[in-house]
Amino acid sequence: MRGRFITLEGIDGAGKSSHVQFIADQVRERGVHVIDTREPGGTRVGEDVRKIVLHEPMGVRAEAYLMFGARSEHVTKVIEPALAAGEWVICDRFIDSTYAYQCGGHGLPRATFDALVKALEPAPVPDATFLFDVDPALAAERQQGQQRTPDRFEREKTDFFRRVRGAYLERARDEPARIRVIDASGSFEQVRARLEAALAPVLA
Ligand SMILES: Nc1ncnc2c1ncn2[C@@H]1O[C@H](COP(=O)(O)OP(=O)(O)O)[C@@H](O)[C@H]1O
Ligand SMILES: Cc1cn([C@H]2C[C@H](O)[C@@H](COP(=O)(O)OP(=O)(O)O)O2)c(=O)[nH]c1=O
Repeated sequence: MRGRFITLEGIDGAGKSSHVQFIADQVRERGVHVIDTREPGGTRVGEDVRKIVLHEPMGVRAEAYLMFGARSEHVTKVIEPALAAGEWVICDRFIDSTYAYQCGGHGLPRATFDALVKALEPAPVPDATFLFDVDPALAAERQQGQQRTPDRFEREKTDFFRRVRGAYLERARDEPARIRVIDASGSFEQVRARLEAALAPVLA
């Protein structure tokens, strides 16, 4: 029986990474093997690409090609083999991030994005995507606490994240069966409770 593919999405600081392990544990509790991974990254090549694309200045096309290059390795070497073996995959960011950040944020033409998605085929489509939706100002506040130097994207201004958020919500309107919007404002506990409620039917 093929495994299920769950992705987490949202602007930087939405709080999504804080829930990856929780989701993986919920799946494990049902006796299912699960791996958690992330993009850009997930493989040696992907993690090397991550260092470049998060820190080197470049044009939006190069950004998009690098994200899809890393993704190609990730899908063929990690995600698809795990799903085929019946394991579930929890992935922190996937193709929706490219639409939101490169198209919504940096103006990549939609036709270029669609061509990259096509070139990646056959790629697994997530069975469920949890979009952690939050106001960019609140997300920026949450990032304040973080010690490490912000990457190229985290240094963007609020209007960039407004565009990214808008693109995510557009995706969610286009694919309501796949993308569950989680209101990520409020306390950690409140967000966790909303996630649990949205997760229940996916784990059933
Ligand atoms: N609901 C919340 N309220 C306040 N701070 C939060 C909340 N959720 C996460 N955080 C904190 O915000 C920061 C960003 O969280 P993280 O999960 O890394 O976000 P993302 O992966 O979406 O960028 C972390 O310091 C985390 O502890
Ligand atoms: C997967 C992906 C990520 N990104 C961006 C979103 C994030 O700002 C960054 C990945 O960082 P992120 O996943 O937020 O990791 P961390 O929480 O450790 O910073 O890359 C894209 O622009 N396009 C993509 O296709």
